[in-house]
Amino acid sequence: MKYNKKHPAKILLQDGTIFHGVSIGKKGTAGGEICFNTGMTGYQEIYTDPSYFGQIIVNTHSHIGNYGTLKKEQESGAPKINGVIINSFSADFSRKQADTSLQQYLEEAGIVGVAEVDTRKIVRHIRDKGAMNVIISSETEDEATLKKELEKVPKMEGLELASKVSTKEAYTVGDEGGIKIAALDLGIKQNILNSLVERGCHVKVFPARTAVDEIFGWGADGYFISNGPGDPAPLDFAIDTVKAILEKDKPLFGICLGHQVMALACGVSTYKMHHGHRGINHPVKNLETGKGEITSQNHGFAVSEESIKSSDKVSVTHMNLNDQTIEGIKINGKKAFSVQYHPESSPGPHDSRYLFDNFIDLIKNN
Ligand SMILES: NC(=O)CC[C@H](N)C(=O)O
Repeated sequence: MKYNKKHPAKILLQDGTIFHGVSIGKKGTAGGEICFNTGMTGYQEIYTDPSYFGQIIVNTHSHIGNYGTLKKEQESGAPKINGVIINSFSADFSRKQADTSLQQYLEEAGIVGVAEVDTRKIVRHIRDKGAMNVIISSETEDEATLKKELEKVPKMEGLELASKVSTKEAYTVGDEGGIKIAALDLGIKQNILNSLVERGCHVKVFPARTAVDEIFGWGADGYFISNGPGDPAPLDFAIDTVKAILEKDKPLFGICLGHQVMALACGVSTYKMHHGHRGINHPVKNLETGKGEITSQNHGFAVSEESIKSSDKVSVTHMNLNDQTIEGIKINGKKAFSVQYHPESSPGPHDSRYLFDNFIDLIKNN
């Protein structure tokens, strides 16, 4: 279980660039789309967010692991990432409440990692060249072998991953008698459920491919479409569910992947971003109130500005102040709205939690 600083590890990017580091977590080989998160805290929440399924995370904060891990800070049952790249890794932790070290946690979860990497250089590289696949290994340094493994990693564009992380069986949270929310699980984060339950909701979480009639059969007061991994475009089953909910004109709220699916259901397209938004300090403007929010974000796809301009079904409600991309929409004439960012945060600031209150108000006024 001891952290062996001496064991070398290698990183091979799709464009042939190589970085060297040392092995952390499990010894092995792992591939996925490389992406970076700029949050200074919240590594455990990031690793367990199902939206990162199939990706290799670079934590840009230089020091990771120093506060260990704590079971109750999981956003799902276990880490969902394929691997991790870190600068200065701490196998020791100083938080009294922590259950275990990050080294033990990653090892037990079977997550391969590389530390002592110049993460600033990697981030600049991705920022210049854009999102790409990567293979990381503490098993072999042989380039031909790594290249072969890298070729097996699927391209993120067009990839349907939501059904892979969705619950197999429907389940409920919150007290019976509360506001009934039917949530379509495309990779839902625990703090979304907590945010609804804290507001008096009784939530039934449905597997991604549940037939819409079965969902309607539960008789919910409001509907929710969750965050999740992969490309939203191939999610026909979820797009059809949203269309049916909109037809019945029920209160509907979507977050991140759910937001993208809602846009697609209204005929607005999505696209793969250059390298995405992942961090906990992204500024967003609420165009209806004029107020700014500092938000938690994790997405590599976005709703197309061009496509929305020619739509009479959808209006933009929130805009990113860094790059003017679309951060929130409402469906014209319906009780439906969604945001690209994460109002439940975890990790991140609480500026956007009002959106859960807005959803509850929408249901109460219905
Ligand atoms: N957090 C999410 O729901 C991410 C949505 C989608 N997988 C994206 O990368 O854009």
